[in-house]
Amino acid sequence: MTERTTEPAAPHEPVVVVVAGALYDGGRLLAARRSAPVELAGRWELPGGKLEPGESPEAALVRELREELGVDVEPGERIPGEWPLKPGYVLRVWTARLLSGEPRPLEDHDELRWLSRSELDSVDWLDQDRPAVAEAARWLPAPDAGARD
Ligand SMILES: Nc1nc2c([nH]c(=O)n2[C@H]2C[C@H](O)[C@@H](COP(=O)(O)OP(=O)(O)OP(=O)(O)O)O2)c(=O)[nH]1
Repeated sequence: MTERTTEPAAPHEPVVVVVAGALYDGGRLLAARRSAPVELAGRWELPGGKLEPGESPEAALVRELREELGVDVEPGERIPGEWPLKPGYVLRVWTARLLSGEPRPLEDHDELRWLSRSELDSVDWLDQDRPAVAEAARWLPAPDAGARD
C-alpha cells in the first residue's frame, strides 16, 4: 500500500510586510507621530512603510525614510521579532543610522521627536508598536551608562 504523503503547507508569508526604522542619534530613538489615516492619526510609530514586490527590506527602509523624513540612512541589523499590525500586515524593524539630513515630517507624520530611554513612555505609541519599541530600546545606552538626557 502506498501512502501518500503531502508536504506540509508552506508557511504563509504575511500579505504585507511593513518595514520600519529604529533610527538612533546618540542615546535617542526617533519617534514619528502619524497624521493619517484618521484611526492612527496622533499616535506614534517607528517611521517606515510597506515593502514593495521584489524589494529588499533594507532598500524599502532607505526609500521610505527618504520619502517620509527627507534623510539618507544606512540600515543596520534586524531587530529580532515580528509584530502583527492589522490583519494581513506585520511589522519588522531594522536599526538605522543617519547618513545625511535632519529628519522632517514630510509625509505621513506631523511631528518627530528624538526620545531618550527615559522619555520613551512620554508619547502615545500605537499599541501594536509597543513591543517593537521595547525591543528597539535595547539598542539605547543603559540608563547608568553615563549619558545625560
Ligand atoms: N510605517 C509604519 N506603519 C505602521 C506602524 N505601525 C502600524 O500599525 N503601521 C501601519 C500603518 C499603515 O496602515 C501601515 C503602513 O503603511 P504606511 O502608510 O506607513 O506605508 P506606505 O508609506 O508604504 O504606504 P502608502 O502611503 O504608500 O500607502 O502599517 C509602524 O510602526 N510604522
